[in-house]
Amino acid sequence: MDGFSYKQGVLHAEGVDLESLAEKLGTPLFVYSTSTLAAHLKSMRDAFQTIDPLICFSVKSCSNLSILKLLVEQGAGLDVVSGGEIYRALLAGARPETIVFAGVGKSVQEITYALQAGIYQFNVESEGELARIDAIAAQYGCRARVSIRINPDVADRDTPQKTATGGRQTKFGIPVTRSARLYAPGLYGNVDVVGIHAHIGSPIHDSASYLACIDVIEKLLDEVEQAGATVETINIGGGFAAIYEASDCASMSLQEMGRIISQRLLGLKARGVRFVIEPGRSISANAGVLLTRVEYIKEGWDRQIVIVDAGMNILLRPTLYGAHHAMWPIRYGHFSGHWTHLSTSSKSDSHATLSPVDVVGPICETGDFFALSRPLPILSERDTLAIFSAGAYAMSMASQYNSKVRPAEVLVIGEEYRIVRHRERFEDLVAREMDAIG
Ligand SMILES: Cc1ncc(COP(=O)(O)O)c(C=O)c1O
Ligand SMILES: N[C@H](CCC[C@H](N)C(=O)O)C(=O)O
Repeated sequence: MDGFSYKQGVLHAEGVDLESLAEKLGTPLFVYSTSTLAAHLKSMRDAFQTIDPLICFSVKSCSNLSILKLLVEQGAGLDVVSGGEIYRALLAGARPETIVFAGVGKSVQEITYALQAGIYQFNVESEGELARIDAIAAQYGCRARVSIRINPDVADRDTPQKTATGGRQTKFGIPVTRSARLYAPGLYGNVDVVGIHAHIGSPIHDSASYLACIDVIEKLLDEVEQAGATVETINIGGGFAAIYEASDCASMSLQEMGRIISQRLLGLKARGVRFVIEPGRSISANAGVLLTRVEYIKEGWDRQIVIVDAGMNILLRPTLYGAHHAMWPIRYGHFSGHWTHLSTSSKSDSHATLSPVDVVGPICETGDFFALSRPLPILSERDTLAIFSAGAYAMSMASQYNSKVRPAEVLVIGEEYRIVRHRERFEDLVAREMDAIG
């Protein structure tokens, strides 16, 4: 459960009234809940407690410095995919030996930066990358610790095609059948190949695909150990699901997933390996909402179109993946309760008050929508909507397309809040171009 509930008709983040907050700080606005972030990290730790993994929060899901700092202070390591994310991780106070670095296209500059920072491990995605890391490590007289990201050819049935990464048709990892020989001791002068990494995509709603992937990992482990190599770490990636709509509450719980996966991995723990997991959305998605105000409501040919002040530049997921995000006005009658109880409560209020609308943004793209034909209570101009589950892959994927400034981010702690990223200004849009116009 997360920290976003209605109290007498007004949505609150923990103890903060979001109607007043939106009034004060303006919209669009991201609001995150500290207690939810901390509780989700703890649930992750509890779910996997028997194997005690290093939990590396996936920075790309939510990269705000204050949020990273909060998670690092609560004991999280970080999973990064770029030099920029390493920079963020270090600023947030992460210890280098808790940082793992994935990504199919690591540049010379990024590898050099990671080596100089002394990160824990590179999750290597190609033989070319291995050779490149080896050469750079030799140049700087250091050693690199590497996990091979295998492509296990495991495709989760329910993961959307664009976010499935474990199948053979995707660009990710090294085919497992080509991986074993990379563990041969002494193959590289300055690289120690010490780990097996896999990440099969996200979101993944039950344990079956993880178990299929672990079967592949175990076979590889057997093969490389028989050939005389030592494997120190096994990293099963992230992908654990979040709640995007009430029906997701019925999916396998994180506790259950963790228990089943850990039980399967326990046998490998006895072989002396340490585990790593890389959760992103399962920690951050439900820890954030996006508040957006209705600018206009217009009658289309055959439907009502609600135009809000946030667009696909701020929350790309519906456009890019057809992703579903629950949304609801932040003031709703006298309703009290968690947002996942809303649809039921509205039916019992009066079904007739719901009417299907398209909720769209101001960006000049047909694909700029948050919901099509979505039944919502009757809205008026200047109403504010909360778009739920917007703590992951929302602000971190936001852009300035159409020269729109990116919104502010606020972190709520109990009855208090802090602005943890200021709303951009027009000057921010052009700052890197000004010197060229003289
Ligand atoms: C290598 C890797 N690890 C972890 C994650 C985190 O996935 P999720 O946010 O679904 O947990 C991703 C997804 O972006 C990833 O590519
Ligand atoms: N890179 C991730 C998927 C990111 C999807 C994210 N951008 C979203 O909005 O859902 C993965 O490999 O599983």
